[in-house]
Amino acid sequence: MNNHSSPRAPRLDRVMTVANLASAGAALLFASVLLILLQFLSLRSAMVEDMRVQMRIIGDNSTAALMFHDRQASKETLEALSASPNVSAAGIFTLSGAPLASFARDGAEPVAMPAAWLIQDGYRFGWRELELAHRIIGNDGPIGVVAVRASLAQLHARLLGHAGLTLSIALSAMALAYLVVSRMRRVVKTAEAHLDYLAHIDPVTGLPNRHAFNGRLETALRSIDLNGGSVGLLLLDLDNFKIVNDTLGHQTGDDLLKAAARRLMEILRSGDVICRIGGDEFAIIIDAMHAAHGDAVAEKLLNALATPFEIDGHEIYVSGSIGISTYPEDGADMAALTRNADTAMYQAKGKGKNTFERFHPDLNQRAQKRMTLETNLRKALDRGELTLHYQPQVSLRDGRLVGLEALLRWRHPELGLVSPAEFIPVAEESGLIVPIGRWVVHTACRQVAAWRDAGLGDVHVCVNLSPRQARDPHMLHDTVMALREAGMRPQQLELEITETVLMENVHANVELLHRLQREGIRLSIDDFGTGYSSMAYLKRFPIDQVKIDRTFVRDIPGDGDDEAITTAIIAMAHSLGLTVVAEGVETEAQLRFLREAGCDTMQGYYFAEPRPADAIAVLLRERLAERE
Ligand SMILES: Nc1nc2c(ncn2[C@@H]2O[C@@H]3COP(=O)(O)O[C@H]4[C@@H](O)[C@H](n5cnc6c(=O)[nH]c(N)nc65)O[C@@H]4COP(=O)(O)O[C@H]3[C@H]2O)c(=O)[nH]1
Repeated sequence: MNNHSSPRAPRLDRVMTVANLASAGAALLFASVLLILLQFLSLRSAMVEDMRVQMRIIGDNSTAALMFHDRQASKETLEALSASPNVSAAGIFTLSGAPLASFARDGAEPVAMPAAWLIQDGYRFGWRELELAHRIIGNDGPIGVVAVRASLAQLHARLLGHAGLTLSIALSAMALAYLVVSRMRRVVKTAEAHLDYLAHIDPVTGLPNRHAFNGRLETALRSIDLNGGSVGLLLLDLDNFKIVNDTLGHQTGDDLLKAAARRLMEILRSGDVICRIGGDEFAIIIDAMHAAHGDAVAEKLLNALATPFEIDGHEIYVSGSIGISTYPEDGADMAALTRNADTAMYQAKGKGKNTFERFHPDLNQRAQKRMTLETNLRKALDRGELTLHYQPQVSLRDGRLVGLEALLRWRHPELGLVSPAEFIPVAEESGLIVPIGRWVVHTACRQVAAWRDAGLGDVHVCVNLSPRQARDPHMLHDTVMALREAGMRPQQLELEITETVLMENVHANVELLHRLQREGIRLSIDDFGTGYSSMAYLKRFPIDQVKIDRTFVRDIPGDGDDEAITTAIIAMAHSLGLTVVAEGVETEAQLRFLREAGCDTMQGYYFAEPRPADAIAVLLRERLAERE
């Protein structure tokens, strides 16, 4: 199984670091050169200034010697310059250019009378030497010239020293900067790697997350576009994971996910990729070679989950529902491929979970049909296409009508009568069930009030509550308002919640049911035996009644298992102080069996199918007559 990240393009940060260091180095070099130049200029002017001072002193001291052509005195004055190590030669000349005295260090050429321009400018720099000239002024004006030639060797040596120092400081600064930048880069790289990990890896399972999945799938599809072949996408959703999370806590939920991910990873091949793309959803990309074997892989994945998980001392059973789509056959791009695998996965869930489904275009047609239903359902309430039918519930002790279940009916002008089994799931998924459910409660309550006002007596009505309605924060208030408006006792209303809905969010539902119970509304569990079926859980909910699902009633008497289950449910419910209704009773034999098993109430075609309100009025009138 391949879960490593793909090789990345040359990292921008490396290029940036080199660029930063190079520009810092260039700036430092430029500054150093500038500094050396300044040093050179300042050394030069200091040298000129120093020599000029000395020449002025020589000149001042030589005035008398020049006037009296005293060569000896001039020579002695001149020799004072020998103390200056830069001076290689010097001379004193009369204005006519005749030398009066001269001085030259060993091997140095004596100076000649300077040219007029040099006397004018005062000095001239050569490569190795500095030549200077200074006019000697007597009482009546210039009387002679001092000329000096100074070596620049010492200036150059000092400059070299300065330059060396400046450059070594610059180089040390660069080295320090390099060290700091390298260290920073290492820190940034570690932080980057961590961020990268967080951005691509799911922290619970250690698998690539949805973000990484998109990248992997895109790469896989691109490779198919270039090289041909096919790629398989499997979306796996853990069935009932939410129940584990809600009942055993999030830590156990996380541990379960981790263990499930490990098992799934173990059975996949090295070229396959598995990612966790949602709470309890995994995506598996099967490489081109194995795409055709998607079904086999799906079976292997389901088998891997079949053995119960041992977590924190709990034995947990989970199954999976898998949808498969193949590229390029089932979708031209990533979005279509994923959407179709998702459609197939929902189909697998609808088929009863723990199974897989391959995508086929029919599924899309079904999705299309669903869309049409949804569009029409949105208008159904306003157009008055919804009505309620009521199915009587009868006491098994004396055969008297004890209540009615309100059941929705939708008659569409073109689609005809649409079964609730078909449109309720659509209403649920689209959220339309919230306004529709509100309408059902209000209509049922108003109908009960209408029967009462017509003198047909008080009646007890049951209304179905869907998962979405249970989560609606206004549901309780709406229901209480409906009861008040109708002037009904809260005990006349019973809300039916399926086991599956209850288990979907145990904590929130326990709270909701307690609040409903505090209002006096009765509660019953619908379709009991088809979901989590645990009496232990039942104890946690403040319910009044259990409704045995009609699938158990269907084959009794005769089917030993169903007989045993039905009898056990009735006995256990009674032991918890709950009454029991059996639904779907169609025959005399079923009725007899249920009565003997101690069941309290029955509902089914044997007594009456769901009927419109006016047909129910007839039954209520008969009930009144029987009483009298
Ligand atoms: N085979 C057989 N079936 C019988 C018999 N007696 C009654 N039934 C049918 O069993 C279903 C009982 O309703 P349910 O289990 O709550 O199941 C209901 C309920 O889950 C949902 N539903 C119906 N009305 C509403 C509603 O107002 N709100 C919500 N949330 N769901 C509703 O739609 C489901 C189907 O409703 P219906 O088609 O009316 O189907 C009804 C009823 O017509 C019988 O003897 N044999």
